[in-house]
Amino acid sequence: MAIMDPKKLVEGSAKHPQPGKVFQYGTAGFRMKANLLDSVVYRVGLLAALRSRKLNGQTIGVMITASHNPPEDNGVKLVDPMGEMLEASWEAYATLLANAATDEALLELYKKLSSDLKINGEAPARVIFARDTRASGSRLVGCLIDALEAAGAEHTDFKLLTTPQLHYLVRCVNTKGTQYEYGDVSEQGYYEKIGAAFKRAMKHRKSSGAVTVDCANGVGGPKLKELLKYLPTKAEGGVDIKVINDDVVKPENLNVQCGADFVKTNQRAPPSSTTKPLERCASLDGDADRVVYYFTSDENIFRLLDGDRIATLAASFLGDLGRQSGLAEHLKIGVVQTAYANGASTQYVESNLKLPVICTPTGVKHLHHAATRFDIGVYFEANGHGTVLFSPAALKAIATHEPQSPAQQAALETLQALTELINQTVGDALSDLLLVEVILAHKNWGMREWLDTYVDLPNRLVRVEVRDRNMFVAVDAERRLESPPGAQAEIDKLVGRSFARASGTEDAVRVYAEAATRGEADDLAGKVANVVRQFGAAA
Ligand SMILES: CC(=O)N[C@H]1[C@@H](OP(=O)(O)O)O[C@H](CO)[C@@H](O)[C@@H]1O
Ligand SMILES: [Mg+2]
Repeated sequence: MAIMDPKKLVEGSAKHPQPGKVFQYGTAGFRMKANLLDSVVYRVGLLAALRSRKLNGQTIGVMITASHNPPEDNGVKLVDPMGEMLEASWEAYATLLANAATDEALLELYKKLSSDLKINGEAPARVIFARDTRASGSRLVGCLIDALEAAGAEHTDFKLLTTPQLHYLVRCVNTKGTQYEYGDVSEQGYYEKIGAAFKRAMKHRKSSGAVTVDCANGVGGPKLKELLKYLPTKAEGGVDIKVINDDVVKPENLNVQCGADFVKTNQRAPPSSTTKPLERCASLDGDADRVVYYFTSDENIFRLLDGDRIATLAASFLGDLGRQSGLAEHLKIGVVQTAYANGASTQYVESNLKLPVICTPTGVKHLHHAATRFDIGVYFEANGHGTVLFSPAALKAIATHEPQSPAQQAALETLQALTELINQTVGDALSDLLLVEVILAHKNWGMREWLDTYVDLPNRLVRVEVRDRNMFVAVDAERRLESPPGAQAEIDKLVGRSFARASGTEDAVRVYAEAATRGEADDLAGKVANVVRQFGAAA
């Protein structure tokens, strides 16, 4: 078994020197201008090897992507053995390694971490990795491989993948040959699994019309087109999926005037969109872990159906299936949101669907964790990142239940198909897209019916730049400011729901406001932003 080679580690590090910057592993791993990232990726590679050794050779994933960020950015993050985000306590080690000032200091830190964490240096280390379509991706893969070689880690390059595909593969590798086997360890295995599940979920159903999918000119484009080969055709009763913005030959077009983040942030369709009123549209982000839906109404008004809408749609459908299959008692469903979820969606889940809602801090790792508390945990961020988790007990109940009638049988089959269709490791735009399509087909709904389930409260999101965003410390799932002292009392004097929190990904404080009318929401956001400016300016 290979072990770390100190000489190689130092030489490799010298090829990718620390540029004299301070880095931090945040909500989305490390993310920045790609030309600053070489040393960071090298060091993340070392950490991946350490983490794998710590877990006795379980495979760790490394994804090189900057998601919805501009084409010149890139990023890197680690995936834990079951396909989850890196365990929080290890984020700090990633930060330490990234900031080691010299090649020798890096070697010393590697050794220190290895001994502090009681890592067996002779244990096997296994890492798999992939990247999105950014021009800088292949260079950064080179930095990663240098680190894995120096650390003596076995490694496999899965080339271009969506982020959720890599998460899927990590779980597949680590569950192979166990009773929890998640799927075949190949990109094709991913398509086969999802394709078969989709077919099963659509049995006896007809899709409700075409959907045009904007792929942000990112990796989701080619991967969705590949997935289509495994889905029933339109003639076979499948969904008519039109793929647009799938140009990955020119990576400079990535996320430019298109994609889920553009649509959500600007509350408008990509300018290139040519769809007609009421036509169903969806946008993925650059690494295909987010999806939002939208359409223009008869009155030519843009209507967004974001993560909150996907969550409410999924929760409502799963609730129906639980009742229809006779499993309701074994399938306690819950919804997990952040404070950015529209208040009307929360109200709809609690009052109409009569399901519990948990609010967590921003960042999918928090939502994911909270969702595991339910038999079926539906979690989505408003921006379209989310999934549905089935607990082991729920999976067992769904797999073994004896249906008492043909109606129960049909609902059970659909539930079984959904457990396979929905990516259990992380929010997955391709899987979520098909989930929405299945639900709309079952409910025989178009966009209008989906939208009409409830009316969103007018809201406003504002970004405020302050001297030091770390002054703003939020508590209670980020709904209240604990610091600076006195700021929350000022916000409490205003009418409507509003909160301010420091962004985890940008150097700014975000203010969210929601009120009965558009004007009141704008007014509230403006006033809270002023409170933030006032307290943020203080020494
Ligand atoms: C309001 C908002 O959309 N915040 C985003 C954004 O976090 P901030 O901490 O707000 O910058 O990026 C995160 C990572 O992609 C994502 O999880 C989150 O939803
Ligand atoms: Mg993304």
